[in-house]
Amino acid sequence: MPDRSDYAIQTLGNDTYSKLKQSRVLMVGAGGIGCELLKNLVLLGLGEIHVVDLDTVDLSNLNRQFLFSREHIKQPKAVVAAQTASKFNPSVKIVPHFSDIKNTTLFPLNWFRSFDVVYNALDNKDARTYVNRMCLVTNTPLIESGTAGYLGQTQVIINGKTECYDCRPKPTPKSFAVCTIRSTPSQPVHTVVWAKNFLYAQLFDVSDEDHSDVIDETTNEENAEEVANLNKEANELKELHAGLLEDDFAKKVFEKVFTTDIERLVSIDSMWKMRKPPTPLFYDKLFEEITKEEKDIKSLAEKALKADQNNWTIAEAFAVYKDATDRLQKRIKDNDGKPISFDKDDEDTLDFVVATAQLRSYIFHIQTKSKFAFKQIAGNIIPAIATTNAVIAGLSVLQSIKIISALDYSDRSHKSLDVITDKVLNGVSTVFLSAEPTAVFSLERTTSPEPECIACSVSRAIISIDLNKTVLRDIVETLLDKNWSYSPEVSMVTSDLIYDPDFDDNLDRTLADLGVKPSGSITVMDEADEHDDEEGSRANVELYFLQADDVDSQEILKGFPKITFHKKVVEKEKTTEEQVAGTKRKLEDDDSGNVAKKIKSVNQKDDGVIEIDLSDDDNDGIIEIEDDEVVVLDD
Ligand SMILES: Nc1ncnc2c1ncn2[C@@H]1O[C@H](COP(=O)(O)OP(=O)(O)OP(=O)(O)O)[C@@H](O)[C@H]1O
Ligand SMILES: [Zn+2]
Repeated sequence: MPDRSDYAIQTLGNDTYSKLKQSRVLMVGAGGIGCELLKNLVLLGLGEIHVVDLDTVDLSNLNRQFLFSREHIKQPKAVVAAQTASKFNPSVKIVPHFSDIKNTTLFPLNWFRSFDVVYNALDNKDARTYVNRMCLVTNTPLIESGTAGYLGQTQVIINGKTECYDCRPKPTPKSFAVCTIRSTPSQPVHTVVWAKNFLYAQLFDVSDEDHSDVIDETTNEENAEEVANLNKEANELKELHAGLLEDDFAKKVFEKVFTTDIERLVSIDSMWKMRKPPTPLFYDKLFEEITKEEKDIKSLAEKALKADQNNWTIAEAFAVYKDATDRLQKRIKDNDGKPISFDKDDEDTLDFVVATAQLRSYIFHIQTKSKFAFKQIAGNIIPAIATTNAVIAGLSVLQSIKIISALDYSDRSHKSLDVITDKVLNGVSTVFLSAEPTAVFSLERTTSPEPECIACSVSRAIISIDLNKTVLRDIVETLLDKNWSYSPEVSMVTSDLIYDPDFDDNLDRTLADLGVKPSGSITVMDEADEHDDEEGSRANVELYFLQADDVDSQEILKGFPKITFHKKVVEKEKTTEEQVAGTKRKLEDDDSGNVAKKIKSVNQKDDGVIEIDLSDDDNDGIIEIEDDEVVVLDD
């Protein structure tokens, strides 16, 4: 009887297939790409697959994350994905982990080191950067992938051989000038940023004080007054927040932000010479109008919420505002005043943000949008396309087969990447998927690490010693000075500075006492210009530590092999072309809210301003790139 592996063996050959069967791989993220990827890996017949995801199944996942169904809502994604996928091929061992990948207690360095390949199926920059670094530290090949709408890409990352996730700068999240948000909103997105990052954050999520990531609060002469005003208004909101549990809370907030603040703005004549002044709204008047028509607020709100594809009238937006505020108030009251963070999938928070953004749109004569459309903006949602995820997951697996077939499985503890030769690398490419009819796929050869990359430019070592017995002096004198011929001119940091030539107080403290945990690291920064026969400063070295009991730590440090020290790169100014190339290449995908856009054309004008024509018409505008920051100027 034919075996299920026959076809795979025929296509891949015995050698590769047997390596796949022995492989131990890690998949981070069990969402849209993750579900597709896990299915592929299981059907391929890999040996052992670890799946990490920190989230639970949400109703909105079910349209594309096909390993989940209705009965799994609220259950850990990693666990359910493992259960469902193991039925496809019971011979594969799947180990789920319901946790954040950044948890170093659950996932220490030697755990990362135990995998042959890691697959990223994540949705945010932070976790991607972390896994990228762990893979560089532990010499583990990483297959990095991402999708946004119809766009997608997959990339093979090999420490020291290819560029890494951080080699090319990612586009800076789009931020908005404070005056646009506070005083002169002109697009629906401006009212949403105000409603979500300013109003909502100040009223219900006081823990979330930092709205600076989207509202650009850098002060200069022109906006100093605006920033001061914004802060003053925020303080007034804080005072209102103190009355959060009182009955007239909704009325007081409304009268401040939609009446008094607007009247104050209108009174600044100079602002409205070229623009139509905003129109304040009045709580009592609206309340009276609605109730006079014999409608109660709650049923009007319910009616509006059912019609989430329609633009609400002022009265409907008012009713939803009142209703959502009541709901949030009640939840906070029931929860001993615990703040509630905004989440696009939390209807109470979403309704408040949509209603207040709608009301502000009416006030500033901006075209209003439906709840559905506002939700996309507030959650920075680009529709996820199941097929894009499937194609990218398929390509990721194809790339990884080439890497696995080159790995040396005779000595898996050694983890040398020397076997990934140029010949192997020539066979893999970074693949881009686009919606262009002429070039659905485009391939790019892997390139060498970028010498200035913050992740690639450092050298690293993993040292197993007894953290409770080794003192900082052992590192400075035995490892750095005697063994690696550093001069005394070094600084060392963990999350704090622990040593520099003028600060030697910690020399006799143990590493454990200095807060270095197993899998933790110390960064060594060279301040000298030369070493023995080397010229120039060495680039930073990250020393990672694993706890080893009963070892002679001194002996280990004395004999620890000399690593390859990179040279410190003197920062060179990037040409605008390089910046544009960096900007153009990567998909934006991070959680701080970017929308992937395709660039139609790039034009540099005489004054250095670069005009980028984006395929998304709503967002056409002038983008100026200065100091690596992308600034979107008004259309
Ligand atoms: N630090 C992390 N550790 C573990 N898993 C993570 C981490 N960050 C993100 N993830 C997981 O990565 C997956 C990414 O999947 P996907 O892009 O499909 O997002 P989603 O949250 O499932 O869907 P959507 O954002 O579209 O509602 C999610 O399941 C998310 O929980
Ligand atoms: Zn890099």
